[in-house]
Amino acid sequence: MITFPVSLAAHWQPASAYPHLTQQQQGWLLEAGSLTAKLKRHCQHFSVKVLNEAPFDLTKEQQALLNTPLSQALNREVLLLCDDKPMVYAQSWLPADDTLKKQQLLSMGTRPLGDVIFQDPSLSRTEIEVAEFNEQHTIQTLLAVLGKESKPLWGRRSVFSLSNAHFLVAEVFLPEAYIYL
Ligand SMILES: C=C(O[C@@H]1C=C(C(=O)O)C=C[C@H]1O)C(=O)O
Repeated sequence: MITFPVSLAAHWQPASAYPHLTQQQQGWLLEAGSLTAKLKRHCQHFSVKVLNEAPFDLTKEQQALLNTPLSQALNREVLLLCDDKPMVYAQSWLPADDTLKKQQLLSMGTRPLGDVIFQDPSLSRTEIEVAEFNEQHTIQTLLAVLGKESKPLWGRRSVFSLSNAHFLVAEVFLPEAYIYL
């Protein structure tokens, strides 16, 4: 049984807090470009499965994290699949901002956010934060739904900015992801 949105509450830290990351882990966790594009380079067929998309009210903490006065946002949860294998669970908080509406980011469906936002030269992102999700974390309920054994998972998040619109993207690497190879 899974409840959306899946909580990604974790001890998010800069990657410098993990001095022993392998090259492979750094390569995926700290990819500054589009994760979509990186995954596409590793597989024949890339796809997005939308798990849940729902409006929600941002808490004061979430507004501060997003550096936005807006209170309404869309919570978008997807799986990114390579050759039909789930590689990444992604959760994005998209405030109901005109810039994001104009960029169609609030109605992407199965188009990956990365295919749109990285086309915009004004795009910037905050320093990527990293977290570990142990076998007791709520995210493991997603593994059960996917028929996967629980295992410790790596995640990353950052806040993107397009002009003056800010949105958070968090990604958790699922057991078959290349980061664990
Ligand atoms: C931000 C990107 O977009 C990807 C696609 C997402 C989506 O469609 O919801 C969410 C997270 C990302 O992994 C990216 O490609 O880096």
